[in-house]
Amino acid sequence: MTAELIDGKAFAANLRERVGDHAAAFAEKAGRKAGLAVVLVGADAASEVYVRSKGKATVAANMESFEHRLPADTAEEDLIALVERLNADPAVDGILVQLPLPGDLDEQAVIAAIDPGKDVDGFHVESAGRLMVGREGFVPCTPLGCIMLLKDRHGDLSGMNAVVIGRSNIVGKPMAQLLLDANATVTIAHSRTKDLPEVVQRADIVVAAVGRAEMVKADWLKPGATVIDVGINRLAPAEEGAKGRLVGDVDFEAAKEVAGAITPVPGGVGPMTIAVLLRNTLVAAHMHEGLDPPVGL
Ligand SMILES: Nc1nc2c(c(=O)[nH]1)N[C@@H](CN(C=O)c1ccc(C(=O)N[C@@H](CCC(=O)O)C(=O)O)cc1)CN2
Repeated sequence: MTAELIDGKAFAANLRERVGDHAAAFAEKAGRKAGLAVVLVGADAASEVYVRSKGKATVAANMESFEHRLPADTAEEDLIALVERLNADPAVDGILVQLPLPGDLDEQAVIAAIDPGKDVDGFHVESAGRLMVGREGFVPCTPLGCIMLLKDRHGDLSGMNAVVIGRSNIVGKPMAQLLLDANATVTIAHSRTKDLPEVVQRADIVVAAVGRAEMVKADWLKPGATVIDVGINRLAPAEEGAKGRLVGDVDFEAAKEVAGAITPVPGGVGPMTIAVLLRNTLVAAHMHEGLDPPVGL
């Protein structure tokens, strides 16, 4: 069988358009645009691309983009001082510090400085805690994007067996919680999991978020399973000067012959991250103006 492709790129484009419409309505009502501040420290090439894409997508969605670029040798206290200025700025609804941070900068300390009401990345411990206990709060963009794709495909995830491979704070753990909230039966697998292929074999839903190129093999999958590939790994280029091919954590070519549905890389989960970020920023803006958040986003 050949799996159905889950087109995250198209889903994300549609979400961005709907956010843009709601953002235009917000600007009318509030007399200002919603604003997103993105902080980039250093010059990591991939981060540069993501930050540029976020800025463009924000403006295209009728919101204000504020970009702050700092040198790689920025002191932690200076970075935190910038975050605090953004916390106090009424034009800024969402604050995002692009990760990874260079050098010895302590990501947790920097994220902790963000006002939880502007934590549109959902990385603050308060946001993590709120997700864990089922209270309203910002949910990290990538896992929220994944659950949107899963609900779009399956509707009800109740009773499905889901395996999340990877236990990071920004993808694996929140992903598992979202699946649990959707009444799936959830297993979190990781580097110490014994007999990973056997664990994956039981899953109706597999979310791969390990950061290892093509690690999940086709013969691990239950036929018909839905596979969400969060990995973005660049293979070494075949020739000098060329760009290496981008692959996920799943051996896509073989897996698509076994799975029922699968996200490609690129064009699957990745584009959802920025679309959900815009959605979270617009929700934050509504909260800051005392308005009800838009329905159905
Ligand atoms: N503060 C944050 N830092 C990082 C996050 C995040 O959500 N918040 N996530 C990633 C990077 N990221 C956004 O920041 C991101 C990654 C990938 C994509 C994407 O659309 N990928 C494309 C492929 C792009 C390419 O060709 O390289 C795809 O999968 O189709 C968007 C955003 C780490 N840091």
